[in-house]
Amino acid sequence: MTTAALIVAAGRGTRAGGDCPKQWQPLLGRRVIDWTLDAFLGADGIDRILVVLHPDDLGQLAPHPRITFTTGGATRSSSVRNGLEALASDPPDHVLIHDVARCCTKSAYIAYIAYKIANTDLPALAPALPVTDALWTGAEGQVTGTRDRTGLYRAQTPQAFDFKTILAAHQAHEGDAADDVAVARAAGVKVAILDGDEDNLKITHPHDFARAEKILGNQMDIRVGSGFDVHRFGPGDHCMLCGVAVPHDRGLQGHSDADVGLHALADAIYGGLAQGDIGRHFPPSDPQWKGAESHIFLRHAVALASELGFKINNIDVTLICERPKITPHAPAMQAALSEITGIAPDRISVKATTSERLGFTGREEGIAAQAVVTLVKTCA
Ligand SMILES: Nc1ccn([C@@H]2O[C@H](COP(=O)(O)OP(=O)(O)OP(=O)(O)O)[C@@H](O)[C@H]2O)c(=O)n1
Ligand SMILES: C[C@](O)(CO)[C@H](O)COP(=O)(O)O
Repeated sequence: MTTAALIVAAGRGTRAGGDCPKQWQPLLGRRVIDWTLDAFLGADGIDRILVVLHPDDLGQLAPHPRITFTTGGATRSSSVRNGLEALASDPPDHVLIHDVARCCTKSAYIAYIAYKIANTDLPALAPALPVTDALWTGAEGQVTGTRDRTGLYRAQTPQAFDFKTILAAHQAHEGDAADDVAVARAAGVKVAILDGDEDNLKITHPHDFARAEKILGNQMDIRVGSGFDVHRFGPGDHCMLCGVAVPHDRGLQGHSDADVGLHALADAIYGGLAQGDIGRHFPPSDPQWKGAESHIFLRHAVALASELGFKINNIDVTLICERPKITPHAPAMQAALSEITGIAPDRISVKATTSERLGFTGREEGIAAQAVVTLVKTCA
């Protein structure tokens, strides 16, 4: 059994306003579409993802091994149909059709719907919430009547279908439709209702961005980690600092290459993850780490963060010394940290201070470093 996700993202988002269609607008530091895709990438039971894009937007998404793209049409229905026809060259058994604008959908919820469609004889099922508010008709700011809400539902996506059934229904359908349940029903297909999720909102109007931020913000695990390290000076002609060999009339001493900046940073990551410190993962008593290049430790900490589901949001390292002067080397250090961690340079800060000739750093007996990182995990 295979299940594909078809995410329609070819709309222009006219009601949401803004400088670009809503799926490309920022939401908590990422684009709306990135939240939607991450939810599907993290959902069990989804084998592959097809994103339907407007022809003007092709190239806006980086290639991904589990994601393919096709172009949409002038209406939502035509975009879905294009997507279904693109999937038909290697047809899945089931398909979940979803609006990109529903970016708060949780991975666990997607997995639940994928499980339901794969384990039922029904050709279609879709989430919805019963209408709980009173219903009125209105005109020119006045209530003109009331309506019975019994049996009324607010439809959501992802809507799940037997693939061949929904493909045939779309191919037989003329014109637009509110959703794929409407297309399926027009073809005589029975659709079961699943419990919807109040947080599964669709960004439609400008105020929906703030609502989505609130929902996603509550789903996030945000950690701050701090690290501190010191190495003493000894003989040598350079110091390794934040991955860069900085010429100096002395070197730093240590079991490894004594890169005090990388050590503080690795410890900040381990600290944020509550995973001990560098000494726990790379014991100084273990001879294999003698003289080791410290990027090995930092790469390990970064990989551990990723394994535990965290993204490193930003890094701030402070080196504390009188000499060597750090500022001329700070751009190279920022680039080295970016290469080692895979984080964009504009999220990495390397700065330095003296200790006003006070203490061991002031007496030039050694260099100290402190680092702060933020780690973010979306809890789906
Ligand atoms: N021609 C279209 C129109 C809509 N959609 C997608 O269908 C979903 C639901 O549509 P809606 O919320 O109405 O999005 P827009 O059409 O972008 O918004 P608007 O109607 O405000 O322009 C969105 O994910 C949208 O990208 C699409 O793929 N192709
Ligand atoms: C499919 C849908 O999300 C179900 O609620 C909705 O109908 C699509 O949005 P639109 O605003 O009607 O285009």
